[in-house]
Order: sequence, then C-alpha cells, then structure tokens
Amino acid sequence: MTEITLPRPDDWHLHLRDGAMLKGILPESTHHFGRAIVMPNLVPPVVTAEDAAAYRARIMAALPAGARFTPLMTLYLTETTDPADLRAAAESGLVSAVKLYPAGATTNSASGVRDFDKVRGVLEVMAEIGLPLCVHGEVVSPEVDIFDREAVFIETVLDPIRRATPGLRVVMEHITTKDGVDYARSQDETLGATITTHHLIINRNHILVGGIKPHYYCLPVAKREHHRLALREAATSGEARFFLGTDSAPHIDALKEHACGCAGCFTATNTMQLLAHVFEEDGKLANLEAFASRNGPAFYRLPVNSDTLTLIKTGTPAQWPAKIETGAGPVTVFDPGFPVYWHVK
Ligand SMILES: NC(=O)N[C@@H](CC(=O)O)C(=O)O
Ligand SMILES: [Zn+2]
Ligand SMILES: [Zn+2]
Repeated sequence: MTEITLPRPDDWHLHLRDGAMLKGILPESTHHFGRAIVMPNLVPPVVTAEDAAAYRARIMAALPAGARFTPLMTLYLTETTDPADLRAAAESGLVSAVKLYPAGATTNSASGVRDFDKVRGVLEVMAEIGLPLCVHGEVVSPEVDIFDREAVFIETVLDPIRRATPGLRVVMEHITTKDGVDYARSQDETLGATITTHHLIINRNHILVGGIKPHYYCLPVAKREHHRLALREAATSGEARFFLGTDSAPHIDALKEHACGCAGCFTATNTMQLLAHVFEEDGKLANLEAFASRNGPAFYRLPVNSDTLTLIKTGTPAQWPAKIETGAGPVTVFDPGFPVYWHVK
C-alpha cells in the first residue's frame, strides 16, 4: 500500500453550471477540492460584478451541508465590458480573474470577443491591478483546421496581446499541444497554463477509433499522442507555471450522445484518483502536490490550503459512479479506460 498526503487541491478551471445541474454536480467538486476558479459561460454569461455576486450566492446556496469550498468567481469578457465595474469587482475581492473566449470558440461563447482592439482598455486595467486573464486559446476562422487552432491562436492572438499589454498576467487554459507547453516555457512568470486531467490520458484516437466516443469530445479537442506526452511531461515536471484546471464540463447525456454533441468531459468525480495514477506511472508522484495544490495558489497569489487530502493505492480498483444523476439529467463521468488503484481516503 502506498499513501500520499497533499495540501487540499484546488481546481483552477471548473464549470459548475446553474440550477438543477449546479445542485447535482457541485458535491463532486467539494468532496476533494478546496477552491475552484468558476467559469462564467452561463446563458446569459456572467459579465458584470452584479452577475458574479448573484452567481456566487447561487453556488453558496447549493453547497452540500458541511462543505468547505470557496468558489473563485470570474467575469466573462465582452467587447462592452466596463473597465470601472471590473476594477471594482476585483478590488472588492469578488472576482479572481477574467475569462476571454474568442466568439464562437466553445460552449456558450457567442458573447465573446471578435475584435481584440475593443478590449484593449480593459486589458490595460487588468495589467495595472494584476488581475489574471484566463484564455480559451483557439482561433475560430473556418479555414483553420480544428487540430491547429491552438497553435495558430498562440502565434496570431496570444503573443500579440501579451506584447501589446506588458505586465498582463495570463493563464493559458486547458493547453492541449506541445506548442502550448513550449510557449508557456518561453515566457516569464506573468504566464501560467492549466492542464486538464483528460488531456493527460486521451489522444484523438480515443475519440475516433472504433466508433465515435462522444464522452471524450471536448474543446480544445484532444490532439496527437506526441502532444499528450508533452502535456504529461509538463504537468508532472513540478514547474510553477503548470497547474491543474480540470475543465470538468458537465453536459447531460442526451446532449453528449447527440447528432451534434456538446463539447466537455466531466472529471470532477475522479480527477484526483486519475492524477495519482498518471503521476505514479511517470515516476513523478512527488510532483503531484506542486501541480494540484501549490502552483495554482502561487500564481493566483493565494495561500495554499491548510487542510489536506490523502490518496491511497490498494490492490482493489477504485469505484465511482458511471453517471451522476442530476435534476437536469444524468451526466457521464469520464472513463479513463483502465483500472485505477488509487482511492481518496
Ligand atoms: N471544454 C469544453 O469542451 N467545454 C466547456 C467550455 C470550454 O472550457 O471551452 C463547456 O463549458 O462545456
Ligand atoms: Zn475553454
Ligand atoms: Zn472550460
């Protein structure tokens, strides 16, 4: 039996949704995680300080009894975001980051940014006050192949924004390519990158070989195996710039198993068990603490959680429900496709 105790981990990229879905899936995150950066891509999106305060209150009201969990709120950047509202939301501590979705890039991103010149003023305020910009890094031009959209975004959008806004603190969310890993490593400490659990486990074959597997479809879509291996090496390296953002993104089964299936993998339930497996497999179990518990708070300038989480490896495979039943409908839990012997104590 092997056992490892970490400061309680946090999830630096999480979709909690709203209403009956929120109520149903929130315990899956509060079981293991102390805090989460909560994505603002609701319909309608969380754009103003007032929206964020109301959403935060709905999350707090949905918390299971006794849960110790802090939602860290984000604002959805639009071309009409008011810099003064954003500054006040950050300075009051209500908001921990701002999220940039290129319009049309992913689930509920229609209100995102089309013309980056229109958000220049907001980005300058963010650079001044040190508020991180979390970026969904994919271009949306129809002529760019979906497997190239991250690499093209880095070159044509992200790097120019960073050069135009010195000091802006940016998180490359859910990186999926070696290009993302290499770019993160080429920059200073104002740039961080989150990596999901599922992108450490699946490549594009898992989605497409032997029949289409809708529960492995997410955005950015999983890439070739050499990209997955680059993500594994980065996540398990212990380097401060890389930290856990599960991007756990629940959709009901009826919308995943559909002729036009929604993008998103639901990993809140089993992420910590899967990460222990991955890090041990790569001989880097000692770096799980950096990735899941320390690097994120350091980037967000928050203390490391003072309570702990213990993972134990036994001879029996871990069990988790295949689906979480929510008031909105069932949500399938990510299936790694191999047995996992790590359990959360
Ligand atoms: N990752 C996904 O595939 N989906 C996310 C949106 C996102 O994070 O891009 C969602 O909200 O469903
Ligand atoms: Zn995204
Ligand atoms: Zn996401």
